[in-house]
Amino acid sequence: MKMEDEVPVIDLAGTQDDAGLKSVGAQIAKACEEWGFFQIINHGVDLSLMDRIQEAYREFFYLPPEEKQKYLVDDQFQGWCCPEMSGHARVKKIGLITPETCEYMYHDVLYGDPDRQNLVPPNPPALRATVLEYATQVRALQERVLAALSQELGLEADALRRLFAPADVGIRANFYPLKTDDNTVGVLPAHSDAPVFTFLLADKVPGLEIRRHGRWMQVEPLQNAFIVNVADCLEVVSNGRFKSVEHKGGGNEGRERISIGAFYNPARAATIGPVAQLLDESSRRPRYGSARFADLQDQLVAKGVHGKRYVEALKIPVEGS
Ligand SMILES: O=C(O)CCC(=O)C(=O)O
Ligand SMILES: [Fe+2]
Repeated sequence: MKMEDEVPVIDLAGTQDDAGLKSVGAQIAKACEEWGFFQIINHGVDLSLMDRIQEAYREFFYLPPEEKQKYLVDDQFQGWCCPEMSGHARVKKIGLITPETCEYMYHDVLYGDPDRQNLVPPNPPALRATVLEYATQVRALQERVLAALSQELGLEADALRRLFAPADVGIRANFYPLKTDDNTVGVLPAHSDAPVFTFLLADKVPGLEIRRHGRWMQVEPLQNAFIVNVADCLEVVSNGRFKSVEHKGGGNEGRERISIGAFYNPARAATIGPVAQLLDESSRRPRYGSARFADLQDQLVAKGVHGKRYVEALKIPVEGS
């Protein structure tokens, strides 16, 4: 396989200070432009925490269905679901699950409202605190990467962070159990992610595929790395310079797989549109309109995840074409 056929790997060792961060900014920006995907190593998130969160979710997914059903997904997208529940009225209403999709659990965990944090199940006992600790560490890392990207765009280091503030982190754990003869493992169908970017703690077992030049390619997860992808809001604010790329998740025959995505979610009130300075400086026309993040997210909840439908809807057609 040629080198350019691998998702770029970016080493964040020694990038704790501003100068260090600047030194990798160009690599990160290039990966966001050319791939929309990259892996980061030596990122500083506690490796034992990465193991613990996988174990805590595994324990949750192993609980009996009656227990998991106590946390069935609500109309705000929060909670657990599995393909067997796709006929349930509440699940049907949010339209995200079909008999073919994988089992998963999603929560927005860092909103100021402690009641929402309490939505993360108390069973297994370590889950809630682990998810909170993990989201806090990952958000700090995400904000370092965001600062590097801001500077590469010619903006102040905290410009993008302020635009999205106060950001939340949504944690989605996907469970692809072992395949048995009479039972197919669900998949996560092709989609782009709506928020700014996603940091995926991928299982050692591969199963993530990304669309690249019209073909699907599998990503080989590096141990202890995060697989990062540009999501729709970052594509829009960068006026299309950074690309949100379609991807899909699946299991791996003969091996169980758990993937945990941490979505950097803008505040619901944040307006998502091309950043004005980027247009002024180069007199480039805006390629996207603007929308409140809440509206994008509500559409997603109401209509389900399909390809790049939401970012496409914001695109402004080129006149005369
Ligand atoms: O399971 C995977 O690798 C894909 C996860 C994903 O794309 C998501 O949770 O949005
Ligand atoms: Fe995704």
